[in-house]
Amino acid sequence: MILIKNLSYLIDKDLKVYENCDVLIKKEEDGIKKIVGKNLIEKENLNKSDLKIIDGKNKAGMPGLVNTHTHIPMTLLRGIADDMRLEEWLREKIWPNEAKLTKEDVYYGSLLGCLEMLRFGVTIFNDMYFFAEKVAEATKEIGLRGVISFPIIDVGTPECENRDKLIRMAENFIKKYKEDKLIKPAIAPHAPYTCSEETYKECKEIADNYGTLLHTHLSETRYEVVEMENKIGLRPIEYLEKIGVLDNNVIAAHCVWVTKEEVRKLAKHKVKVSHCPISNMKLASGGVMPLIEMLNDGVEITIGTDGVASNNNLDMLEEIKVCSILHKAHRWDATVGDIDTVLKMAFNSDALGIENNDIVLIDLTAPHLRPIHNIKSNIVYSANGNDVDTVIANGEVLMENKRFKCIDEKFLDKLYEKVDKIKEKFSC
Ligand SMILES: CSC[C@H]1O[C@@H](n2cnc3c(O)ncnc32)[C@H](O)[C@@H]1O
Ligand SMILES: [Zn+2]
Repeated sequence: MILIKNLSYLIDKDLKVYENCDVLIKKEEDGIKKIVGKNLIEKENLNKSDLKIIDGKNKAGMPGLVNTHTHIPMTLLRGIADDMRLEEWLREKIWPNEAKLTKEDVYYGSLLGCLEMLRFGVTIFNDMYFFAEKVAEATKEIGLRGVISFPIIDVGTPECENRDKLIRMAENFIKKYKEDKLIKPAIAPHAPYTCSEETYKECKEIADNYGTLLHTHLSETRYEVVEMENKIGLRPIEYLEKIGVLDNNVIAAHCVWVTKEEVRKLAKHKVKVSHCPISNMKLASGGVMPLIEMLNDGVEITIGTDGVASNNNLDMLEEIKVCSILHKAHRWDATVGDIDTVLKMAFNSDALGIENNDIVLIDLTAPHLRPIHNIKSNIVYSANGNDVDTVIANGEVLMENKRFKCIDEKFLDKLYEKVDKIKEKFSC
């Protein structure tokens, strides 16, 4: 059992704030149980020798951050191609370099990405990348929870060039991880411009049969939308609706270039949207995801960093601040993207079908986090990922006082050496 004693502030999933409390975390057969209260040792009659006690003084606790769209192994490509728009970035830089990736590379890139997320308080994520088994392996080693999607592209991936075979591999991947405690397998047709109607329909059938999510990129750039309108007379969301893919098991990343009519379609089919503001701005996807319209129509919106090659980190605290101020600037309205709205989006793991029972502690002993008029304000507008001090995920202490507990820290130097070696094969 873990006891956080004298926690200065606790923000719960419903964004209620408690002050000066203890939090008891128990890992039981049927899940994680949490008790919040004062003097829990006495009240719960706890034996100190059964407890891992964490000092909560000058710390703020909150649920684990949830990154709902990323490509974790792209840590390997950090800084390889900046200041380019999506189409050239993908075709000229990213895909040629990704073609050189081996499954071993993906494993090390995933370890690096999982440690980066853990360092920044992300405990649950939704990923799409080649060699998904390696992403899953690294995730389990670090102890995070993730929806790991097996990706499909019609022309093949570095893992396999044959689309039919990829679809069979995706099904086997789902079967392998279906009962896993930390990994939820899923399927990911990459985007409407890389996957045919047949591919989307087959992926949807697999997602329905196995009860998994279908993760895809959607309406990210104006170019994507215009190209599709020119080719088939439909916009990407209209097209996916027409072929029967839009549904409540779909998680769609980006959804930037979306009309009001399309927002209604997303709401009608209960599609979950992963909003990636930094990636969209950096790749100059143009436009801004219509947050207000989506919220007004009841679309479930979450937040993602996208991959490190377009962000260029996995810092979800940075992402929520940017999300908030982007929408204020865009709408000339300071009330948009308010603190509670962005925090709810960042803690939302329900969209992934995972319960967020994790706790992240922020160290409040830093000049930029004092004084504290409103703890939620300090977290959204003043803090960043480096302020994360301790992470308790799935009932385990994975990081304490900024030190990783899930690995022998001596391994970090080896990991950095490994990724420096992998880096040599890429060309800028
Ligand atoms: C099929 S594995 C994932 C695939 O997606 C590429 N990717 C990364 N970021 C984006 C983005 O913003 N839009 C579209 N595709 C993206 C990644 O490099 C992999 O090739
Ligand atoms: Zn992406």
